[in-house]
Amino acid sequence: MTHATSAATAPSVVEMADLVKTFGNRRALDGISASVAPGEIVALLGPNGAGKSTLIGCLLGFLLPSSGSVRIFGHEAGELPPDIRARTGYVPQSMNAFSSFRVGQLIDYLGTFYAVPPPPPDPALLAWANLDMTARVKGLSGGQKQRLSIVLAFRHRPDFLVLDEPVASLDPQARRDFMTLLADYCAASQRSVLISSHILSDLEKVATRALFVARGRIVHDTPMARFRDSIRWIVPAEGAPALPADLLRGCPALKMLGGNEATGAVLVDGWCDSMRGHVAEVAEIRTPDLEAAFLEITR
Ligand SMILES: Nc1ncnc2c1ncn2[C@@H]1O[C@H](COP(=O)(O)OP(=O)(O)OP(=O)(O)O)[C@@H](O)[C@H]1O
Repeated sequence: MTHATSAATAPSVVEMADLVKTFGNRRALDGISASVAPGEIVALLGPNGAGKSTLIGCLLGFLLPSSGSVRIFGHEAGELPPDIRARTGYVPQSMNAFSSFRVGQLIDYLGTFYAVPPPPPDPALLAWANLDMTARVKGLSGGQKQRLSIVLAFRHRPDFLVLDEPVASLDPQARRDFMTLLADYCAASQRSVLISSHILSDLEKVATRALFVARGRIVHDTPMARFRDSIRWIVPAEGAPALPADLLRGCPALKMLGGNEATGAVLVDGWCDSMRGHVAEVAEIRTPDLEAAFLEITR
């Protein structure tokens, strides 16, 4: 499938507006507004209990929002028509169903549920999964089940994929190769992905955007290109115990994302190298990786 319009002008694949989900008196999602554009690989990042799986449940229509809305390809997530549902794919955290099937049987069987029978699984993905088609699902290891669930989700070449911790059980080589396959899959046809994972070094390589979630809210939403260019640690220089109070006021474009009381360092967004002269005397500029920024932003 091709799209003539660019990601900047094309309609959103996903649109979430002031999404709230409560369980009893627990507010798991507390007003989430975000979108996913065609071609984006969005990393959904947050500590345990932040609300990632709840958000994914609302997206896929497993959970009914308490208020607000989620639209996928312009349709309310809980009421997707079959042709729109067929454009989405999902890799769950774990796969416990269909345990008596053999791998090949299951791939064929699930193919019969589509209105238009899907093509056979992509040979490159099958080679990556390296599964014995005659093995029973219940006899697969955790990582092999995860590989199978990825093969099944990609089977019908969906335009929008939701991956909930898809690589937690994969070995490092399989994870690395999968991330390359995922990036190629999206780049080829402007397909979109929302991927939740705690392995941030993987996401750093393929994500085009990062959504940081904490306590049911989006605490930061940034394209990865901006993350690389403009999120920096400003660390007090040797011998300078703290940054001058007016430092950030001198660079009004800077937004403070966090700080380390012990070292006096601050994490900022909006950095550009022309500011270097302003702080050179008192501070050193360091580039954080995604994990370091995550720890600070979701604290
Ligand atoms: N069915 C439920 N009933 C009650 N509370 C729930 C339910 N599902 C989730 N919660 C609560 O909602 C909050 C968000 O949970 P959620 O599973 O979405 O977090 P998460 O970010 O996916 O966490 P993890 O990284 O551990 O998978 C948590 O406080 C959790 O206890």
